[in-house]
Amino acid sequence: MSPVPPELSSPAGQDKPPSKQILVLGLDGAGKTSVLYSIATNQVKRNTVPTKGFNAICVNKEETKMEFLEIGGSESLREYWKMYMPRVLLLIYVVDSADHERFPVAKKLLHQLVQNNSTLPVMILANKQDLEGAYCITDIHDALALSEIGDKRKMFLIGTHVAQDGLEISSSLKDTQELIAQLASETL
Ligand SMILES: Nc1nc2c(ncn2[C@@H]2O[C@H](COP(=O)(O)OP(=O)(O)OP(=O)(O)O)[C@@H](O)[C@H]2O)c(=O)[nH]1
Ligand SMILES: [Mg+2]
Repeated sequence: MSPVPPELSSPAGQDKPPSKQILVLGLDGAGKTSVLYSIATNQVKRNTVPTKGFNAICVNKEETKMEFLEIGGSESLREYWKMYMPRVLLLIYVVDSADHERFPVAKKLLHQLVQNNSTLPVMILANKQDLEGAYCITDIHDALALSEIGDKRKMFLIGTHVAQDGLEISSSLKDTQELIAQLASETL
């Protein structure tokens, strides 16, 4: 794996600024790849393989071109997250709603990511709402201390789940898809 995808290593002489992206971050196993697949294809396929580097997907919806970039959430890849923050248009932060133990680390990393950008829109997906032990939205709001993240930015907290393979895309992910397209068209 090359740790740096091509967009960050523009060849000499090409000064075109890299395009802004929708970053999809969150701890390993939160469901980033699975969510992204549903949003991009309107089909459901729960992912089975951890992302070992980057996962870039381009989605065209009506007039809006959206470039999603997932960076894997394993510890060794988290150091790359901040490299992509300067040109991010929207941060989508995915958490596993049933992973109670790792909420403190998920919170810490989220706060670090947004601390220097008080107006960046943030969308938090409280994923795996289908699991029995899933925290509800209010608990997740508290566990991630979202009230401390700032009141100047647009912030969304949405409960989602990726349906099982072969089923229809969940309504929560449909709504998420619409909202992302709307935000991207407003912000671009
Ligand atoms: N029950 C349930 N399982 C899910 C859901 N979303 C994803 N999964 C499962 O959770 C595991 C991790 O999903 P991924 O999409 O690979 O997670 P990721 O955030 O991309 O993980 P990394 O790439 O390692 O950072 C897989 O076994 C998925 O099938 C969900 O909403 N509910
Ligand atoms: Mg992944």
